[in-house]
Amino acid sequence: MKIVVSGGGTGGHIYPALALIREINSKNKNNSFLYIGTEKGLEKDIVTRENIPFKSIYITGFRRKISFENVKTVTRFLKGVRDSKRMLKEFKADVVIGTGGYVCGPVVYAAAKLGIPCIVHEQNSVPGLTNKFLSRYVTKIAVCFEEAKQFFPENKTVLTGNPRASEVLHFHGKGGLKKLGLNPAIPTVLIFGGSRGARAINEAVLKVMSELREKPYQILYVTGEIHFEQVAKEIEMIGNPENVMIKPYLNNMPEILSGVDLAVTRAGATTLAELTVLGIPSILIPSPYVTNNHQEKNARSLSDHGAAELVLEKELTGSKLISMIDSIITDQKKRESMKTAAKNLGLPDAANRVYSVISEISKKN
Ligand SMILES: CC(=O)N[C@H]1[C@@H](OP(=O)(O)OP(=O)(O)OC[C@H]2O[C@@H](n3ccc(=O)[nH]c3=O)[C@H](O)[C@@H]2O)O[C@H](CO)[C@@H](O)[C@@H]1O
Repeated sequence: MKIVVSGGGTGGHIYPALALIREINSKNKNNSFLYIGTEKGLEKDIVTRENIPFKSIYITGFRRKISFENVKTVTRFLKGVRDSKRMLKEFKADVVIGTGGYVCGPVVYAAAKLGIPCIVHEQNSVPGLTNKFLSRYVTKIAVCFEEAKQFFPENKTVLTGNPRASEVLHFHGKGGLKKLGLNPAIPTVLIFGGSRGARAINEAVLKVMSELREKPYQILYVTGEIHFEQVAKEIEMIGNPENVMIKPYLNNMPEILSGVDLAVTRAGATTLAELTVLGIPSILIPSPYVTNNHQEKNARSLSDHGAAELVLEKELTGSKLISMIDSIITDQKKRESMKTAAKNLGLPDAANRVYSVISEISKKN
């Protein structure tokens, strides 16, 4: 089968796509893939590193307010559709899968117009503009939360979960932490702000950096590539506690996650799929800067079940964060109950479920 995958901008849309490609390859080696993304998103680096053929189109997102930029976006969209049609025909695509981000708009729309079976994968509990628009044209819509179904046509929508959840389950133990030079014998707290980092989380962590020195746990603190230099400068002044390891980004997140005792993070949907399937307790600080406040809704679907604790960004302070971390790490019973609650929400066979949808709609099997 010739499969085109498109998804981009941030890790939350790219990693599910890569996990799906790996799942398909593990089932049947006789497939070829083409990934269509943009030059500017994280996908170009991440996808080409995996040796997956990559092509790009130029596209920008719509602004919610009326603006002249939107006129330009329509022109870019139409050119993106023409370019995508050309790429899909050249590649002779049998099926097209969009995993989110605005790059999917022209690619999946072009597929639908060419009569190629196509799917969008919606990771969030509330869909973004692109997937809502595409839902009218696609063959199937794969969702990860029951709550997301209500936004899409019933007859096309299937609950699959996020393929990245299945992928992280392949890793076990604390080998990833050891490789980094961390101590596998003490609890590990992983702090990160989604795939791009989050200024608010960084500010809160920096405020209490020196207090962390005294703690009976270690911290793996991931700043996000674009924030790293600034954070490193500030740490130089404060001093880097021995039990805190600071990194700009982790390329081997699945290997790391399996050894983590608590995660402090944004509430991006792919991150949540990973945390639930692995049963990792979390403190979630949803980004308030996303469409329809979907991260808060994502986060509530965990915190309402006792799988996570939720702090709104406007209420986040360093001291609040540190006392929440302490209360989870030092209370074994609480940690266990959060673990179980998280695991109950995970969808471990997500990759296989998406694969079944693809097999069902593709003309060739
Ligand atoms: C600002 C924004 O629009 N964010 C959206 C974006 O977030 P974002 O890209 O941050 O997405 P997620 O938090 O869902 O996923 C991040 C992914 O990057 C990985 N990772 C992260 C840090 C790191 O150092 N290494 C690494 O590999 C995580 O393990 C995870 O697989 O897509 C998500 C999924 O549609 C949405 O829910 C988010 O609202």
